[in-house]
Amino acid sequence: MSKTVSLDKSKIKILLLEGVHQSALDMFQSQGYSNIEYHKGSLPEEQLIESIRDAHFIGIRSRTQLTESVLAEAQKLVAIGCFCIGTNQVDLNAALTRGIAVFNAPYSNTRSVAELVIAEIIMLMRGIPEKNIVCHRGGWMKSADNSYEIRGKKLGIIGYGSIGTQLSVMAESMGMKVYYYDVVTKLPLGNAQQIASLEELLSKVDVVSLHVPETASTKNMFGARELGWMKEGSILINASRGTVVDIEALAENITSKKLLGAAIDVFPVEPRSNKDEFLSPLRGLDNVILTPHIGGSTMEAQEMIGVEVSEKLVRYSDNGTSTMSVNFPEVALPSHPGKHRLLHIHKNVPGIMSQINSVFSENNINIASQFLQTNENVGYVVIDVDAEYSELALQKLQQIQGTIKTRVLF
Ligand SMILES: NC(=O)c1ccc[n+]([C@@H]2O[C@H](COP(=O)([O-])OP(=O)(O)OC[C@H]3O[C@@H](n4cnc5c(N)ncnc54)[C@H](O)[C@@H]3O)[C@@H](O)[C@H]2O)c1
Ligand SMILES: O=C(O)CC[C@@H](O)C(=O)O
Repeated sequence: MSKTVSLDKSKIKILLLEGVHQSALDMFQSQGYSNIEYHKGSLPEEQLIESIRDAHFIGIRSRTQLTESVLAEAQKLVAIGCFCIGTNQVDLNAALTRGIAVFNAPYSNTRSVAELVIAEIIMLMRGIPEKNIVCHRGGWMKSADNSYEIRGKKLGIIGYGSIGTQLSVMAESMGMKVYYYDVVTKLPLGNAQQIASLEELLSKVDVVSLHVPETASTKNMFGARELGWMKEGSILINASRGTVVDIEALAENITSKKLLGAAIDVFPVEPRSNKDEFLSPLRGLDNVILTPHIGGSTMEAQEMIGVEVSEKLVRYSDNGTSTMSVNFPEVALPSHPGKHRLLHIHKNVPGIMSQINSVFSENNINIASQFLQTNENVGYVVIDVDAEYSELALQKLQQIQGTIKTRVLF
């Protein structure tokens, strides 16, 4: 049962993992949040459970898995901040049904990923990874064999969202002809062209770049069959999620020289920290660029993400605004000077709103403002009242069947 007093900020525990940027710490501290537990890496599950038990907010990147069983231990958790774009590492539904809002930074590292992909296309089309290694070993591989300009070449983008479209514009400005495949009909930017079938796209283009999220439909979407559809001598780039590509099948296609090269930033299993060994069948293969999931890791992006996500968490903590949440009913709230704000998260079942409103009519409590938003499963109602009534109202609200979580702000 929640307390009927607004929690003192110094008692609100914020758990930050995976070395989120200093800008996030600065933001929390500037807003009066001093109880911050900070870790540079992700935590093993047992330690994660220990630390999340008394946390009110958690900030993670892509490595920490917030599964149903971990969230079941997080009884005090109010919100999760994913300091990245992807939210596949969080069981969003398990969070929702526990009244935990999830936020991310949907655009802050988009440009960083697109820039890296452009660089990789050029490097791979010139065979630079191999030539670089040869030079470092004292050799000399001066040759134009298998070296091409990107001008006039065909780029196939799979997933024409924020990153895919950014890449499309940049590639076209460098003279590439862009085609894309997406499950949704998308407005083509510039002269790009949507292709209805994945097979047709793959058989047409010189470079394939994947920019889909990790979902049930994208897990293992790129295996031996899809690699087989690609042109001889083409290139594959994956900076989306490691589960999207069958790495063993890719290694075979590189070894057999069917593909000219690949750049892979994300892997089915990634080391938990920089101290752990990276294991992959792609290690040691010619003309393969391997990067440690750093597509979005630039100083600019990480700083922006730190500010963006911490601001969303602070706003939700301080005033209840949930806009831009990825799993939660979105409510934009004004400030509430002189009033106490009651936040009630409940199962979206028939009759619950009338029970909530009865609390106020039956107890003669005037509602200064009321805001409501629901999604299929959960409702989020915010009610501002005079200070002297908030304790009674909150106690009554907590007794309503279907209540998931309550808070009071003042
Ligand atoms: N390597 C990195 O460091 C890094 C950085 C940022 C994002 N990412 C990954 O990139 C992904 C894409 O980011 P975004 O911001 O462009 O996302 P987005 O949601 O804007 O775009 C994703 C696109 O993929 C499409 N899509 C979904 N399922 C598909 C399918 N089965 N086949 C074809 N298209 C499909 C969607 O319709 C959408 O247009 C993120 O979800 C994240 O996992 C990786
Ligand atoms: O910073 C990370 O760990 C993840 C980066 C990227 O994959 C994202 O989803 O934004």
